[in-house]
This record gives sequence, structure tokens and C-alpha cells, in this order.
Amino acid sequence: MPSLSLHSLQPFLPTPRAKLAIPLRNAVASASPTNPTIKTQKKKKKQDDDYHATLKALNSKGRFPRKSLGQHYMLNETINEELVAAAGVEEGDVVLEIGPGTGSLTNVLVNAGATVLAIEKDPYMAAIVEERFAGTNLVKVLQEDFTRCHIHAHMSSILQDRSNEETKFRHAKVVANIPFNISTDVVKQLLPMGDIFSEVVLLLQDETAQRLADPALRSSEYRPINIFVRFYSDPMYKLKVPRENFFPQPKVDAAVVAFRLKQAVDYPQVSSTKSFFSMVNCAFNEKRKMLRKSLQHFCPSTEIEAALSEVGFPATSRPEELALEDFVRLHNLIFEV
Ligand SMILES: C[S@@+](CC[C@H](N)C(=O)[O-])C[C@H]1O[C@@H](n2cnc3c(N)ncnc32)[C@H](O)[C@@H]1O
Repeated sequence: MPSLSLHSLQPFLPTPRAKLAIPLRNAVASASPTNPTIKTQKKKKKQDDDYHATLKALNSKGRFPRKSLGQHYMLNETINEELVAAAGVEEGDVVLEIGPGTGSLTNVLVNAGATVLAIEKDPYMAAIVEERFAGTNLVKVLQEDFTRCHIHAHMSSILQDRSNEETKFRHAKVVANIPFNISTDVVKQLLPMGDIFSEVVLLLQDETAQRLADPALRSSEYRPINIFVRFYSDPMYKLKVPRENFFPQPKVDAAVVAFRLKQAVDYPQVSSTKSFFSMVNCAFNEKRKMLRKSLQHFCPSTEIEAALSEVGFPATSRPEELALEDFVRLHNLIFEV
């Protein structure tokens, strides 16, 4: 395979002083009032290092980024720092990273004092990141497909070992720049894990991020996944990340979303989450249909109309008109909780 030279890549790459739409908060914050220039220069140097480190790591193995694995590498350390800050990572935290790539985000996590479990599907990238952190016992790399691995079991055993050492159980966090094509899988798998994770911070496609964090009722974007996200977490859109910050450049912008996971006691009260989500999915199956029709195989339409009226909705309501709380009440009336 031909090698990927820095020179050959140069025309496709943004300049190291990446075109940020977000303010360089960290650079400004770290500048000292007495000598702001030196600190800012230091930060710029760090950014350049990260930019070159990413390219050097790819080049060293003659690797071309693989589209099928969503390999768009982060070139801007400030954004990695924003991800880590959004999760409030601090000394002693255990962090799950999905898709470490060359390890640029991993490095920021380790610098923040975290122990990292990194799951990487691409064996070449897993080797690169393993090699990069070989000198520390703070990073464990598993070469696996995240969508197929038993993450709850892996994390529980790590957390159990640690809570033996420390007296108090501390939740782990997730911080990751994930491939866009597994976003829904990742969200569905992680958000119900409030027993082991407190924060899930993801770099997602901007459109997905907006849809998950700020869904508008009565819009075509409003779907069962929005009910799911609100059931298990409090999501927050943090910042937009323009496409120029990645190599290779994707066709779309990205954004950071922080999901604060709820504990089981804080989930909306439903008799069975299985029947709740099956009702929600059924309601959206044929979105244009009125609920009294789409939910008919759960109970007669007259009962659905009566339940809707009790929740404060007309008999002709459609699923996109109901928020999470409304679906919960409707479910509990239909299933007589
Ligand atoms: C968008 S890149 C991010 C790389 C790195 N974190 C960064 O910020 O530069 C996504 C990474 O996820 C890896 N990946 C793709 N699909 C995966 C999967 N199903 N499970 C685990 N890792 C995966 C890719 O090989 C790639 O390294």
C-alpha cells in the first residue's frame, strides 16, 4: 500500500490554526494576566503538535482513512479539550472512549487524570493507540466493534475493582468522537446505563446532535428516539464543530452533545419500559395516523380517545403532538398502572 506522506496530504488539510467557529476558550483561559502571549503561544504549539502527531501516526503505518469506519480524525486539540471539559473529567475518573483512532482525544483524557478503556474496531488503529500509550497503565485498548461488545460487563468489572480500592463507588463517563454511522446504536446502548455512567459526551453529526438535544414537537424530526433520549437522560447541545477540524474533511459539520444520565429511580414511572417503548414505536410507525388508530391493537379506539382526553388531548391527536410526559400518562392509562 502506498504511504501517506505529509506532503501529499497538505493540499487537502486545513491549516494547523484550525478555522474554529467556537471561541478559543481554553487558550484564553490559560493565558496569564501578566504574560498572556506566552501562554497563548504555548497553546498554539500544542495544537500544531497534535495536528502533526495525528498525521504522523497515520503516515507511519501507511494508513488511508477508511470511509466505512467513519474515520475522520480530529486535528484540533482545543475541541478535544472541550469534549473532556463537557464531561467534567477529573483525576481518577474512569472513561470509556469509542473509536480512539490515533489517540488524540485519549491523550487529553489521560492528561486530565483519567483511566481510559478505548474500544477500537480497526486493528491497525488499535495497534497505533496501544503503541502510543504503551508506557502507561492508564489506557486499556480493546480491539472490538463497539456495537457488538459487552460494554456493561467490561465497565462493571473495571468499576468494581476500583470501588474495592476506594470506598465510594464512582460512576464512569463516556467521551468519544464516534463514527457518524453508529451514532444511533451508541446512544441506544449507552443511555440506559445510568447505573455505571454519569455522563455521555459525544461528537455527533450536527444535524443528529440538534435532533437529539432539541427536538421540536410537531416537526417531522420528532421520533421515538427523542422520547428514548429524554426518558434516560437530560441532553444538552454544547457546541458546533465545523467540518474543517477533521481529516479527511466530512461533508457535514459536527457538534458536541452531553447527555447527563438519569438513575433508574428518576426514570418516568411506567409499569414496564418494554411495553412503554413498544407503544411509542407503534404510535410512530405510521406517523400520519391518529393515535386512536395506530394504537388500536393495544385496546379499542374508544378507550384510546378517553385516555387522550384525560391527558388533555383531542381524540384526533397524532404522535408528534405528545411530549415524553404525555406518552407516559397515556401509557399508564391504557395499561392501567
Ligand atoms: C471519527 S473517528 C475518530 C478518531 C479519534 N477519536 C479522533 O478524534 O481523531 C472514529 C473512530 O472510530 C473507529 N470505529 C469505527 N467503527 C467502530 C466501531 N463499530 N467500534 C469501535 N470503533 C469504531 C474508527 O476506526 C475510528 O478510529
